Parts: sequence; structure tokens; C-alpha cells
Amino acid sequence: MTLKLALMQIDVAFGEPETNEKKVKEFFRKLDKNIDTVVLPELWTTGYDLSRLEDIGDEEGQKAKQFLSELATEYNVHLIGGSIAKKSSAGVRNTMYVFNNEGALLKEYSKAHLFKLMNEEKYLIDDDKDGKFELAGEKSAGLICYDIRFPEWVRTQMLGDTTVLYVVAEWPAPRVDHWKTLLKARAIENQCYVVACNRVGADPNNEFGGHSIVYGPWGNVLAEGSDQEEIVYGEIDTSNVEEIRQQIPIFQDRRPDLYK
Ligand SMILES: NC(=O)CCC(=O)C(=O)O
Repeated sequence: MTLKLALMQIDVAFGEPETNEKKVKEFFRKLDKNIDTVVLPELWTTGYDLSRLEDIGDEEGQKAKQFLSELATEYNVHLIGGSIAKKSSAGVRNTMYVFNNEGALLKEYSKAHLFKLMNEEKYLIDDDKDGKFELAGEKSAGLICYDIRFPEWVRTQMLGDTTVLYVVAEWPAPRVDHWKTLLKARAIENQCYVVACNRVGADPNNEFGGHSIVYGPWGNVLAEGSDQEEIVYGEIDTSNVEEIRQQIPIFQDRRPDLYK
């Protein structure tokens, strides 16, 4: 399966959901024709304005779901909707929504690993559900930023022939080298495509690194963004994954009996 991708590497206005919705709409107007799948970054509505999430978070994600579903339908694209701050009676979660090109919600995933360096554990609650879904006939998974530092969690998503891993992030500039290295390792060790969208710009506490990136299953870079706002375009063809997994049969050679 070939997929034409567009990673919307935007700057996120701190705590201003309406400004950010306008920005996303503006980016969609600039989108190339014949794109299959669009990816947005982490917490793209609010940014890391965590202390105000009770006010600016999205009740049950209703607003974001409607907004994303309409965009997916209007532009006839599958949409990895980054993540947003979803409020519920349990607390606020960092939640990704995935829509198909008919505007149907395919998946809701909430960040499993909270990042203490950016105070997530003070304002957010984690979740324990998997990130797996099927998009455009392709077994896929979606994870959020810090989640990629946990190869055992990523592996769980890749078991069962998952071929594409989508990652959405607000990853700070000083650790862009970690971002690229970790994503490359996840691609190589899982023999999968990794499609990762990071924001750019700054908030009061961090400068963000961009470098949204697409890796192939050999760890080869297929597309990479700069550190500026842009749409990063890439294309993947998943037809080689099975052959690579036969050549070096990592999934068959696993010894889960040892990994305790
Ligand atoms: N938003 C995040 O989860 C950031 C993770 C991060 O910066 C890291 O180094 O890990």
C-alpha cells in the first residue's frame, strides 16, 4: 500500500485553541492535492498550558472530534489528529483521535507515559489502552511523544503485523537528537514505517524542535522537516515490510520467555 503523507509541523499558540484551529484550517487550505493521510502534532489546541486545562481543555473531546471529522471529510484525507487535552470526570487526558477520509472516528488513544520534566503528571492522567487501529487497509498504531522512550510499549503496539507507527509530539529542540535516534531505533527494531510529527516554535518554558520525520523499516529517512513551520510531505510503500521481516525474522526470533 502506498500512502502520501502530510505532516503539519505548526507552531502552537499557548493556551489559545481558537487561534490554533484557525492555523490548522489555514494549513489545510495549503495542502497539496492527492494526499492520503495528514498528521498533526501533540496538544495542538492548547499547547502545554497545563495549569489552565480545566478552562481550555475539551469536554470529552467533543469539539476536536467534530473539527477533525469535518476536515477529514472536506479534504478527503485520513487524519491522525495529533492530540488534545480531553476533559472527563476522571481528569484530563492527552488524547489522540484518528479519523478516516469519510470522517469516521477509528481510534481514541491517550498517552500512557506522562512526562514529568514538563509537569504532565501534575495536570494529566495516563491511560493503559493500546494505540492500534487499521487505516487505509494498513495495520497501524499511534503513540504520543514521550511514549517512544519505552520500547516495550512500542513493541506491544507492533505485535500482530503492525506496519506503520504514527507519533505525534511536542518535543523540545535541545533533545531533537534523541527524537530522531529513538524514532529511527523504533523503525529498525520493529521493521516498520515511522511517521512522526513534531511542533515548532516556543512556549514560556520550552523551544520545540520540529524535524518531523518519516523513517522506513531499514531506518532510512524518507522525509524530514526543518525547525520552521511547514508541511512535511512524504510517501511510504508498505509492500516491502513482509520481505524485510522474512529476511531478518525478528518477530519470529523473539524470546518473550526471557523478557521478564
Ligand atoms: N511532550 C513530551 O512528551 C516530550 C518528551 C520529551 O521531550 C522527551 O525528551 O522524552
